[in-house]
Amino acid sequence: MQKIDWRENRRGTNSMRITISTLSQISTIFFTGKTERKNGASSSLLRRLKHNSFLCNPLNAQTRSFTTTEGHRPIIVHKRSLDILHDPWFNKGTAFTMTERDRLDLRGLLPPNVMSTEQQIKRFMVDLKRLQVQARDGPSDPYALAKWRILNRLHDRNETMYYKVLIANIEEYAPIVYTPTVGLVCQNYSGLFRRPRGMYFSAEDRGEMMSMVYNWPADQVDMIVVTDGSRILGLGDLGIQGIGIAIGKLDLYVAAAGINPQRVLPVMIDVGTNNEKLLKDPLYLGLQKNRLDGDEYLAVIDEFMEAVFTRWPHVIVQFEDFQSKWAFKLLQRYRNTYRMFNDDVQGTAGVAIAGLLGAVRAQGRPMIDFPKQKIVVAGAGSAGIGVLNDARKTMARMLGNNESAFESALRQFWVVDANGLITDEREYIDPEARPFARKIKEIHRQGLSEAASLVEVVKQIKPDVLLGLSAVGGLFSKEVLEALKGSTSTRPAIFAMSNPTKNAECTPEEAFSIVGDNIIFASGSPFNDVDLGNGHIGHCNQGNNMYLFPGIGLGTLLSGSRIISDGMLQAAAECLAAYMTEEDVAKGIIYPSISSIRDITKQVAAAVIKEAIEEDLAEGYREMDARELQKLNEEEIVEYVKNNMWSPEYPTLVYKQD
Ligand SMILES: NC(=O)C1=CN([C@@H]2O[C@H](COP(=O)(O)OP(=O)(O)OC[C@H]3O[C@@H](n4cnc5c(N)ncnc54)[C@H](O)[C@@H]3O)[C@@H](O)[C@H]2O)C=CC1
Ligand SMILES: CC(=O)C(=O)O
Ligand SMILES: [Mg+2]
Repeated sequence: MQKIDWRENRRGTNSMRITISTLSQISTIFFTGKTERKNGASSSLLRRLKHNSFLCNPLNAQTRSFTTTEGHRPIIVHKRSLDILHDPWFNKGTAFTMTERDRLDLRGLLPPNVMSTEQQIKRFMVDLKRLQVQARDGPSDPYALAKWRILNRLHDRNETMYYKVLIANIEEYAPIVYTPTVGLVCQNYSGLFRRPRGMYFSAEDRGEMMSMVYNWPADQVDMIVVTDGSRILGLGDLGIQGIGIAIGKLDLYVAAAGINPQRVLPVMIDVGTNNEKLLKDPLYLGLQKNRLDGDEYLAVIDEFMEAVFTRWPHVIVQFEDFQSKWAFKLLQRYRNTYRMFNDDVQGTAGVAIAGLLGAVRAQGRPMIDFPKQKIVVAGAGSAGIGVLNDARKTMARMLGNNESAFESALRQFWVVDANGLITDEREYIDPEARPFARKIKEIHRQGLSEAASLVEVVKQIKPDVLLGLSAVGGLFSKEVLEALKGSTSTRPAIFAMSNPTKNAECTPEEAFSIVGDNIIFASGSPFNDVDLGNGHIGHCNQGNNMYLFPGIGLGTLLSGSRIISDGMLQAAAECLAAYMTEEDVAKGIIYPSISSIRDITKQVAAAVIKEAIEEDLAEGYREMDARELQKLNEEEIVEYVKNNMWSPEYPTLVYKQD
């Protein structure tokens, strides 16, 4: 039996640190039941430890830890020495205390000066900020990439510090780890690749995936973001290089939703690529053959799903950036069997609905007026159709939720794709887009015809909303924006949602300067607000699914729901819409600032859990079983979410032999 020396160190009101020294092996720790002070440990500390049943069972020692307060969980590790320094999950670099250096055989492997986290971050930021002045002035890809490299290197060596930097500066660095820079990273991935991150399953791995999943070191995985690289942002088929988008999305899961970084897994499914450049590139890291299709393709994805759900039955899988052709099919195929969702179809739809409702409020009208909005959508891919389906359902619900409401809602949309306005006269229409094809007679009455151009449609329809998910930069040209000046709305809304920045259908400067100061503007990638003069600001909202997917994932995880229902997704969207105050929307602010993403994600997760409980889908999570969940009121659900969000604090590490 080992002797343990407890020391309590209070920092602030709710933080407590326990140092365990002279400890080389722990198998079991038990309490005698005495509550008097022991070697410096107060009776309250002992009570809390008992309450949290600190029990290191050799069978589950790797994942089992005890919680004294949020963020201070001593962790049992099975490594020492350089292995710890090379493990980004546990590494603290120069912040290892002398006691820990002794305990983990780190003495002599680090410079002697022990740094605080704050000092570490200061030192790191000096390096990062050196690129600041130049990068701020405008789009300067080399600087953005250099920043990504610096951040990525930190990610590779010390995850806690990486997420501390990211969370504290989310507004500044989300555009680096996420859109737009992540697009550039994916385009250049072969050159940027240093250390692998995540897992790669290829068409060559058929029959092996069930065993391959055990190569991942974590016994618990909560979130997987998977892509097949076929449509990365609006950049097309980037093959294996698309892994960058899965990594970027998971960065937001950690930073915004507080998912423990040890329990996230980015996945690339390499079924080949149809990108000619990559097929010929000698440096390309993926399979250099054309994409699998049909049943062969499905067999690979099926095998992957079966493998990950066999090893981690409670995992949630987010499908990301699959070409539309597969996005809908895979969603239908898996959504009633697995805990999965498609972010581009479902996450984007929720964010767009929240923004569209915000735009109605910004006109000084009640949300219930939404079914009166005339909406022109440019782009009928996974994102555009996802938004259209959701907007139609939302209108139908407001109109009475019956069949005729569902039908009449269709009259509010005009959909333009690469071939122009979609009508029922068109020879081939994608089945997903078919319901939105306008009747040709009706369209003729509106002065339009099959394949009418976007500018003609805008001129004739005078829409309240012009929404772009086309991946065509500049599609909302001067002509189109001039036409929108004829809108019958008191406050026309422009959603230029395509990513990355260069694919935005227009910039906020173009929109405000051409259409007028009174518009509502949102873009998928971040732009600066526009100075309208006379002290007025044209607000540029970021209409991006990042406001919803982290909360959808976290809420699903903590509810323990086996599927992600339409109701849960709707609750997420409604929560986002309700987050904005009347004052905000009056100013044209329809989405929250990204700096509050952790708070909005917490609220969204709580809304998802509440809905899962109401739909009787919530099976619970860890000690919070279904019955306990049902007893929680709204505030308690929010508290429950908050208490389960990981924060980047260095835990105390305790070594135990395997
Ligand atoms: N802001 C956000 O949160 C999100 C933005 N997106 C962005 O949406 C864009 C589209 O994504 P997907 O729908 O998956 O792509 P997709 O490739 O499936 O669809 C693109 C659609 O745009 C249409 N299109 C092409 N040229 C056009 C033109 N000149 N005029 C009108 N339509 C045209 C195509 O016919 C197709 O229907 C991408 O740039 C992506 O980054 C996607 C998901 C979320
Ligand atoms: C934001 C996102 O998911 C996309 O552009 O695909
Ligand atoms: Mg996407």
